[in-house]
Amino acid sequence: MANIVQFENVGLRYGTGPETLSDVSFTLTAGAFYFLTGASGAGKTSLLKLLYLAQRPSRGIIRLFGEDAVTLPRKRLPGFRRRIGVVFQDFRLVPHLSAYDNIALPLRVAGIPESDIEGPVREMLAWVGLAERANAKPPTLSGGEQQRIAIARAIIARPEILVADEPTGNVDPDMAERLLHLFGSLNRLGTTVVVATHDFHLLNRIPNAQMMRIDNGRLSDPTGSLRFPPRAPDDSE
Ligand SMILES: Nc1ncnc2c1ncn2[C@@H]1O[C@H](COP(=O)(O)OP(=O)(O)OP(=O)(O)O)[C@@H](O)[C@H]1O
Repeated sequence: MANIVQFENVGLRYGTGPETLSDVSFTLTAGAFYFLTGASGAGKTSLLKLLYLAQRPSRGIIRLFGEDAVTLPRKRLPGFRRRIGVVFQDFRLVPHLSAYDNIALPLRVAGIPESDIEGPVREMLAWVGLAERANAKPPTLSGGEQQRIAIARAIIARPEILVADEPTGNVDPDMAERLLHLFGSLNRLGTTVVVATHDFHLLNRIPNAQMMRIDNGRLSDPTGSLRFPPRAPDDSE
């Protein structure tokens, strides 16, 4: 399997402050499932922002889909970003749009004709168990329901990578299990999944998940599998 993400000695500094991330090096294999753990303030969200191209590193190399993402021309950014679905910590749903229209947003932005949008949106609503709430606006939905709309929106355009920042932070344990089950199903369909979480109970729910741990802006890789991922026999890279 190919390397879909590669970080080499990446550092991130906000303004003139100290480095928030230092010497971060790892490789993600296409189709794998990763948990990113670490204490509050350790740098999880910052690392994810680099991954979904919302932030440029202060130093180091980031390769995404086999290309240098740091020097990527600005006009190619939207195309790259479309290949990465993001579930934000605070959902970021558009409050005055219905659940249906929130989920449809990425397809509309990509210029997909309206006639090709309804089928996939209805399918996503059913997949996250919210077919009956298509017309509801986010403020009238529970935290878990909003989270599922955010997940549906993140994956409707079939991204190659799904990044989720504390997706279970606002839901009860049953809902956390259900959300993780959705991520597991998506991963089995071939999507590379990266989930940042504080919730250690979740870590053994995905049997083959790999662990990334961040402490004070430094990534630890106890098994070495991030730096030297196992290669499949047919791996030609
Ligand atoms: N835009 C910013 N400007 C300046 N400092 C920032 C910015 N974003 C994050 N930081 C700082 O970087 C450090 C890491 O923050 P980050 O949000 O990446 O941690 P985290 O591990 O995701 O924390 P949490 O689990 O609480 O979400 C913190 O000290 C934070 O204050």
